[in-house]
Order: sequence, then C-alpha cells, then structure tokens
Amino acid sequence: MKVTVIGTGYVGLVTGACLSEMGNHVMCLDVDPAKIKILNDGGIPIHEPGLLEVVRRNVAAGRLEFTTDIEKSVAHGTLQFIAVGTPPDEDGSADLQYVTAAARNIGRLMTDHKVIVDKSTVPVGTGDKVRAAVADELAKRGLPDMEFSVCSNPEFLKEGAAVADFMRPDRIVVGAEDERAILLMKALYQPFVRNRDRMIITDIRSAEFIKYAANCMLATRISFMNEMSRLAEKVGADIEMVRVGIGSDPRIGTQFLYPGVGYGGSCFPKDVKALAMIAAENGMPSKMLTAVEEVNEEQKMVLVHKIVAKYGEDLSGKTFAMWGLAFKPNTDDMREAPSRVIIQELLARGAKVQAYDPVAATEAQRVMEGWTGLSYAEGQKQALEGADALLIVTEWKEFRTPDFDGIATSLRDKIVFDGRNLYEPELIRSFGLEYLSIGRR
Ligand SMILES: NC(=O)c1ccc[n+]([C@@H]2O[C@H](COP(=O)([O-])OP(=O)(O)OC[C@H]3O[C@@H](n4cnc5c(N)ncnc54)[C@H](O)[C@@H]3O)[C@@H](O)[C@H]2O)c1
Ligand SMILES: O=c1ccn([C@@H]2O[C@H](COP(=O)(O)OP(=O)(O)O[C@H]3O[C@H](CO)[C@@H](O)[C@H](O)[C@H]3O)[C@@H](O)[C@H]2O)c(=O)[nH]1
Repeated sequence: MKVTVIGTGYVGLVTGACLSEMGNHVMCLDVDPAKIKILNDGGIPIHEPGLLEVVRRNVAAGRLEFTTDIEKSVAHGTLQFIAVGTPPDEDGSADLQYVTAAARNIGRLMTDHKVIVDKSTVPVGTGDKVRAAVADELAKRGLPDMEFSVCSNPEFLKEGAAVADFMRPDRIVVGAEDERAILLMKALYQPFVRNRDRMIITDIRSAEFIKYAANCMLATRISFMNEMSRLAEKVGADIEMVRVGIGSDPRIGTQFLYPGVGYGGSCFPKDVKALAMIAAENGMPSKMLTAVEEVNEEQKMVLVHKIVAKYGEDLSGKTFAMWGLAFKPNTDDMREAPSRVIIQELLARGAKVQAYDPVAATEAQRVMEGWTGLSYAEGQKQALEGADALLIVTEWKEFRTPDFDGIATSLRDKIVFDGRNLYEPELIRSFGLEYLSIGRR
C-alpha cells in the first residue's frame, strides 16, 4: 500500500521503516530539512538499535523515501500517518499545533480519498479536531463534499527497543468509525500480528484514551515502587527482595517494577501531566496522577539527598563521576532525563561532574550547553579519574559488571551512589567500596 508518514522522529521514522519492511511504499515527510538531509545521505538522526539497517534495506529496495515536499507527500499515501510531537503546553496540556498543522496540510492539498491516521499521543477528542481542520481546508477550496476518514492508532513502542516493539507489538489499537478505514488498517497491520489476534478495533475516543491510560498506569507502578523503596530504607527492608516477591504474583507481574531515579523520557512525564489536565478540565482533578507526578519529582532528588547527607550542602571541591545520561539505556534521548536534574543540583552546590554515556553525550552537550562544572569523559574509566565518588544514573549493559577494583582505586572517597540498583551490595562492598543504592541496605 502507499503510506505517508508525517514526522520522522522516534515514532514516525520507526513506523515508516517498519511499514516499508512489509512491502508498503512509504514516504516520510518532515519539516526539518536537516533530518531529511541526514536520511537522504544514508544516515538516521537518532540512536535506535536496528533502525539504520531497516532504513537502508528499504531505501535500497525503493520502498522508503524521505522528503520535505508536502505536496508530494500528501499526493503519495492513501494512508496519511500523523506522527508529529505533542509536547506539553505551559499548563501541562498537550500542544496540538503540530498535529493540526499536519492535518491542515492534508486538507489543503488532497485530491482523492485519504485515511488520516493519528499516531501521535493526543487528548481524547483530537480526532474530531483533526476532522474539523481537514474539513475546514476542503471547504476553503470549495470541496466540502470530498470524503476522507480519520483514525486513531496510538503507538506503544519503547525507545531503545522501538524496532522490536513495532515489529512484534503486544497489541495494535485502532480507533475508527468507518468500514474502509478499518479494512485498510487491518490489512496494513495484519503482517505484524500474524498468528495472534492482537488487533483491538474501537471508537476513536477510546483509542485516544487507551494510550494515556496505558502510560499513566506504567508511570503509576514506577512511582509506587519508588515510594516503596524510600519506605524500605526507613524500615530496613530490601526493595529488590520486595520487587521479586511481589512481581512473582502473576496479577502484579515482573515488568516496570524497578525503582530508580524517577521516570523520564518524552512520554511518561508529559502524558501524566496531560491526562491530569484532561481530568481537571472535566471537573474531576486526579488525585492519583498528581501523586504519581509528585513522587517522581521527589525521586529525581533521591541521589542528591544521599550525597548531601554524606557530604553536606556545600559540595565545592567535590567531583562526581556520572555513568549514564540518557533517560534509559539504548537511546540518545535526553528529554526529561533525570540526569539533568541531578547534574543541575550538584553543580548548584558547587560540585563538578564528569559524565560518561555510551551514546547520549552529544545530545547531552546540546541540552546542557554552557553548564559550568560539567565535563564529558571518553569512557567509564576516564570519568572516574580524579573523582571522589561515582553516580550510576542509567543502567547501560556495559555498567553491569565493571572493574570494581578499578573503581575502588580511582575514587578518592570510594563511594558509589547507584540510582539503578545494578550491584549486589555485599559484592561491591567486598571491594572496599561504600555502596548507597535505592531502597537497599
Ligand atoms: N518517542 C516515543 O517513544 C513515543 C512512543 C509512542 C508515542 N509517542 C508519541 O508520538 C508522537 C511523536 O513523538 P516523537 O518522539 O517521535 O517526536 P519527535 O519530536 O522525535 O518527532 C516529531 C517530528 O515531527 C516533525 N514535525 C513537526 N511538525 C511537522 C509537520 N507539520 N509536518 C511534518 N513533520 C513535522 C518534527 O520536525 C520532528 O522531526 C508524540 O505524540 C509522542 O507522545 C512517542
Ligand atoms: O521499572 C521501570 C521501568 C521504567 N522506568 C523508567 O521509566 C522511563 C520510561 O521508560 P520506558 O517506558 O522503557 O521508555 P519509553 O520509551 O519512555 O516508553 C514509554 O513511553 C512510550 C511513549 O508513549 C510508550 O509508547 C511506551 O509503551 C512506554 O513504555 C525511563 O526513565 C525508565 O528509566 C523505571 O524507572 N522503572
């Protein structure tokens, strides 16, 4: 089928590449010429495992192309996917200007039936706004009777595992209200859900809601575990044992129970805020979501509090090695990364930070440009040189079994503050290191 994907960010590029993998002819549009240039030069603008190979293979096969030409992209796809950003507005609600602009472009230029599929995460009711924007543009052109379909198809991929998640989805949610759209969407996704009936066809509003509810449920689990980890410290329990103990109940399950330095990334923080706004606007402020967010804000400070408890408020003269900057492993995404808060707080108290991240350093330099006292190391070992203590902020695989002897020799104060509970306390302490982690003894 002919598919257009509007927006070549984490979601749009993965969607376009994976759809082309199944034989579709996909045209990806972006308003950012720099991104399209990188793609047309044979690269990809983000770090996402396995994505470059899928992109290259399908570009070579003539099934995947990239453009900034809106006219061409609207003419191309029977299916027009909108995968643009929906960042938080000042009040926390989702900013729909990019979604609306994409919809208006379609209405302004379409000459035949289009199925307009919203893949961006959007508030309930956005489908109606998309429909109104397209209809308005058609009316301006004197074409009020030209038909089109609107669908909601929220995306559930995780960064760092995006290609695998897209190729083998837990479920595909499609919110649609006409037969043609449902037929086309079923055909498009059938290859991804073969042998498993994982398509949930529903109305547009429910589909839009499912996305927010899913992310908020996951964020709630994390905040719950983070709060429990703090309580575990108070009562002398080990949160890792508690995690295993409760996770073995299939009603609870093992995933998304890891305490840490708070959730970050481009989705959970903004989606919790956006659903909280939706609740408030509907006259029922959400106590749950407010608590989830508050706990998360506090959790980003947990390592800082442990450092202050050790050294006092004045950290001048102290240098901290930091392993990990990205909000999670296998990505270069620094949006809402807890590392940014931790670094800011340490620098504000006069400390220096020597950070190392396997892939996010360039992006980190961009978002923390000019931060005095922050420097970047070439590797794990170099980050430790001249440092007093080590902070683990992202659980990259390469941090899991480090040279403990090397850490102990390099660090002046021989302290490891572990925000991801990577090590067995007994083991790491046997190397002469003091070990402070999240909710462990
Ligand atoms: N990042 C994720 O893991 C993830 C997962 C599921 C859902 N989502 C949702 O998907 C949406 C996109 O997220 P993202 O992380 O891919 O965003 P992103 O910021 O990485 O990419 C968005 C892209 O859209 C482009 N764009 C903006 N307006 C445009 C227009 N009118 N025409 C063409 N291109 C335009 C931007 O230049 C940018 O390249 C958001 O609503 C997000 O909440 C994200
Ligand atoms: O047990 C856990 C699991 C995750 N996290 C943190 O939660 C954040 C988000 O992680 P993750 O969900 O793996 O990454 P995202 O790419 O943000 O993916 C989430 O957000 C996407 C965008 O909406 C959705 O599509 C995905 O389904 C949803 O998992 C990160 O800071 C993680 O460190 C924890 O602290 N503990």
